[in-house]
Amino acid sequence: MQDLTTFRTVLDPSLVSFLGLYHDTEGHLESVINALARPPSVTSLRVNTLLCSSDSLLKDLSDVLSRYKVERHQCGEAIIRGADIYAPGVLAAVSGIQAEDKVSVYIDVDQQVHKGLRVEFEGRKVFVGNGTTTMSRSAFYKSTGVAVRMTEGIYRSPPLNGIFPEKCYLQNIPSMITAHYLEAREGDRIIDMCASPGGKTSHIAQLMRNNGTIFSFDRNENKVEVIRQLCQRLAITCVRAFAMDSTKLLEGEEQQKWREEFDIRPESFDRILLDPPCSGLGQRPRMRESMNLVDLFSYAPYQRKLFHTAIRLLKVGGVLVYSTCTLNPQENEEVVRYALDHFPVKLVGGPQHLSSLGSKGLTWRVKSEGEIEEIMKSTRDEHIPAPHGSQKKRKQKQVKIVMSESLKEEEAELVRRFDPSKDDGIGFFIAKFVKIADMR
Ligand SMILES: C[S@@+](CC[C@H](N)C(=O)[O-])C[C@H]1O[C@@H](n2cnc3c(N)ncnc32)[C@H](O)[C@@H]1O
Repeated sequence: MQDLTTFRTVLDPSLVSFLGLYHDTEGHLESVINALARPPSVTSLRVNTLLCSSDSLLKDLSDVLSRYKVERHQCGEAIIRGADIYAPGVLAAVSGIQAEDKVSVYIDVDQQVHKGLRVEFEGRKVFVGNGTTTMSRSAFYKSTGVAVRMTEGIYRSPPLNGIFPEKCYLQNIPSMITAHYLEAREGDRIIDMCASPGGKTSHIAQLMRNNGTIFSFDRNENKVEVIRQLCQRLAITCVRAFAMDSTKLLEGEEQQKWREEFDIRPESFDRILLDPPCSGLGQRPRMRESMNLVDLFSYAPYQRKLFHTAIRLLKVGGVLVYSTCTLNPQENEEVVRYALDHFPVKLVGGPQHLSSLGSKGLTWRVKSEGEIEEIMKSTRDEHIPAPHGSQKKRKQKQVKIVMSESLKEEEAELVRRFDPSKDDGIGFFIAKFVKIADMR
């Protein structure tokens, strides 16, 4: 049986070196990387307060999930633990396993294992816990029932997708906090710039009691259909979802009629949420991350572009909330720095009752050019693996590392950073701005 503390997320070494530039404290980055390999110890559900109360949902959940621990917390989320491994999910097991044997369970991170393998798998694998088998090896491939009852698992949450689909929504806590940061009021006109699958859009709709208008955009029609279906399921009627490239909301003659019909004008929205595509480095559990520096560096320019359109659409005095689920300071504090330096905005804190959640943003010492040069050297001329299924090897592009200035101490106090190694949740970042002048 393996020790539960021995696994960690596998990251490209150049990524580790780059993130290390921002993490001064000895061992901090290491503990973040370790935390990423484990799921948070709580699973949270958001109650759909348009259709039920948290007390009634809690009662329903307690009845259905009687073998799990279900708790009410201040925002009404349910906390649930426990889960076993079903036979169809077992890909390989060494010969001779019988019922009631003690086993260690691994994930095949590169999806290379052949189903039915009888010897120990030699490829890359990540340990996820220990358990006891309920059947012999031969039954694994015939049964649909529980094959391994986990005794020391990190995956101890039951599958919650689809449970009371109208009454609740599976969502992590920092995402729930993001919608609260917007402090939407009934009657507001709001834009969610990057909205699919609709988790935050639907939460904002709940918080404004389904009264007002939320324009929810995403890039393609399929993704937008997901938002519409979610809203329908949760009985939300104040959302207008459209397939749009949000960087172009204010561009193009051909969209002029649409803009007029829905009154999409600069300086006209009360609240805007910008939850853009990001490198997702805060998501957990994450066994392996194949991204390299070139991939990592591609996000921030796009986020800044989206920010530009968002801020033009916001009215003076309006609120813009920016959020990501990544640890990368380039996509977090540096986007905030960019916004403060280029647009008429000021940073403000979130609602008082949430101010103790998360911690302040990073302020970092810009390292010497020599240290930065070292990291660049290690990524140059390096060949990186081909994307899955492709025969070709991609040549690593040269990467230019530019560390922009960090936030001032008082600015860092206003943004919220959720650290997987401290907060027992996903890595996340939230900043809230108020627009202070017209941009026309
Ligand atoms: C982080 S996800 C949004 C999650 C969503 N806010 C939620 O809480 O459910 C980012 C989304 O941005 C969308 N996206 C990317 N580029 C976009 C663009 N130019 N315009 C609109 N949506 C875009 C992606 O398709 C993706 O669904």
